[in-house]
Amino acid sequence: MLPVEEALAAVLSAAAAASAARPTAEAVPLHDALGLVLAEDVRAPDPLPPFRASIKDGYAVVASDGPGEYPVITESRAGDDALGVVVTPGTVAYVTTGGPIPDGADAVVQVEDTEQLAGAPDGSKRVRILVRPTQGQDIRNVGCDIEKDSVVLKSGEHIGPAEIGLLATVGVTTVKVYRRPTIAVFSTGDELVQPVTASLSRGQVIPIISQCLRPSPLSAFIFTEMCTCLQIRDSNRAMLLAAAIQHKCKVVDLGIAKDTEESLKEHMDAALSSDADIILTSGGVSMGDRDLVKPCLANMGKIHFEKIRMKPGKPLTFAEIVTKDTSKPSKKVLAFGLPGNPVSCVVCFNLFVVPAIRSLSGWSNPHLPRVHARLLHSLRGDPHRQEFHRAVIRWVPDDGSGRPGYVAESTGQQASSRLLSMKSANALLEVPLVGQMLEAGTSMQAILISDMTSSPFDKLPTASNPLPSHLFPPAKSVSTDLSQVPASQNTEVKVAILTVSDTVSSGAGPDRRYFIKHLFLHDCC
Ligand SMILES: Nc1nc2c(c(=O)[nH]1)N[C@H]1C(S)=C(S)[C@@H](COP(=O)(O)OP(=O)(O)OC[C@H]3O[C@@H](n4cnc5c(N)ncnc54)[C@H](O)[C@@H]3O)O[C@H]1N2
Ligand code: MOO
Repeated sequence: MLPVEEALAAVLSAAAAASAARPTAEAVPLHDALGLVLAEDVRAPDPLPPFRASIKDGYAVVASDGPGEYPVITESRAGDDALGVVVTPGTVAYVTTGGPIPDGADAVVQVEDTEQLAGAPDGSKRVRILVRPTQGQDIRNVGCDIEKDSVVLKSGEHIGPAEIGLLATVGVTTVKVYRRPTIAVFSTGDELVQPVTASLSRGQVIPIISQCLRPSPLSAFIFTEMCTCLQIRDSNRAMLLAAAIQHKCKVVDLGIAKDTEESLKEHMDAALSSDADIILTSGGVSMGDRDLVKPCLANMGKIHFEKIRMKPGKPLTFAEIVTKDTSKPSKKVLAFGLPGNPVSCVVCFNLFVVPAIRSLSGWSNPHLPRVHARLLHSLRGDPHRQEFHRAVIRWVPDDGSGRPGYVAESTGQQASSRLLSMKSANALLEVPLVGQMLEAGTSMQAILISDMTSSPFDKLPTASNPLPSHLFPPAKSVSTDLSQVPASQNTEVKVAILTVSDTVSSGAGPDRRYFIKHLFLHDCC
């Protein structure tokens, strides 16, 4: 059995070789770029702000004039409002935040430091300046936020909402990004049926004899009944497709293969002709006589490993297939024979497939992030295989050490068939190979597998739901107002985004709706 680190190193080295042999970049519209990796440097074609702009609502003045009463010779709100007007000594101009500073002015005095005077009969306005401004006060000079021709984003950088905003600011609407891998997925198993199957076939009832787990002299054997043709709804495929989409991959759904050489080969060929970069199968990689995925992969390519010293996920198989279709350039396809047990399947996806996806998608560091977390309860460490214990971790004001930190709570019974143990899990605890109990409060590494905002346990302690007292003395102060916490995290929120700006509507300033929109998309509105 291969240690986990060696298996991951083999996957990453094959992924690097596969990346080198495929086209790396593609162009996508700005609104599709969120979560991808930039494949070219992006420069600003013009400075920001493109004109001297006011930081405050107030009056553009000649600083050396000082306090006193002045005529307001123009009003500069947006665009070309005050174009051609020069503020000469002894005059001022009304300006709004972001509005251009008329030529001649070298400071802005905010309205709070002025007094509006009664207007003259001819409609002209006057204002009293109450303070002595310093030169340059409350003015953003041309290019002070972004210099013309400067590189605002570098190739290799991840595109989040702020980067989307920057791209919009510099006028990039088609973005060159690292190509997202295509992932073909199929399940294997004669017992599998589509999730839409309403009632599972129970077949014929037959008597069988099975040996007791703990035989006593009186009950060495028990008689029981079992149904033939038992069916299972295929959960792995839906789960893997969803996970691949979450990691920004294109997906190809190839259904369910039977446990026969022919069916497996047929599905594998379909995956290769779908132009997949990665093939994911689940099931059929263990030791049973119908576990035919490994021989199928061995016939089609090169197996790198087929057993890992980990729990769950021991029989994970990883192979590389070089395509042979003479009508297309040949390419290296990564093939993962994931174990059929649903938890083993998704744990292996996180630990091995996600880094491979990241490597193919241009991430310079494809590894999953880790933090340290303290156990909220005791846990037994496996003596033989590195265990990845599903857990919910959260940040608390005192993790038991007297300082803020992460604490970890198990998702319960950890059978690799029990997908409920994966529900809500945001971390995999790397339980040390000790073969004995690890006490509550023990600190260990936790691999983060999702964000930490959606946990049902992620609520503040209350009188009826206190944090365990042995770990947590009463928190000194908790500033969040519970009445402000939304009742349900699942409520769909519709958000309307409207830019209100004369500068933007006149075309003189960048519209940052994209940036705001992507902030909300992040939170699934
Ligand atoms: N003699 C040995 N037997 C087993 C070993 C071993 O080392 N020696 N390893 C065990 C471990 S660990 C695992 S994990 C499983 C993996 O088995 P397979 O990958 O061959 O998976 P299957 O046998 O096809 O299925 C296992 C289990 O999962 C259910 N399953 C399969 N596919 C799906 C699906 N798409 N959706 C939902 N459920 C699925 C299947 O019905 C089985 O119950 O092997 C152990 N055995
Ligand atoms: O690896 Mo298996 O996943 O231990 O059940």
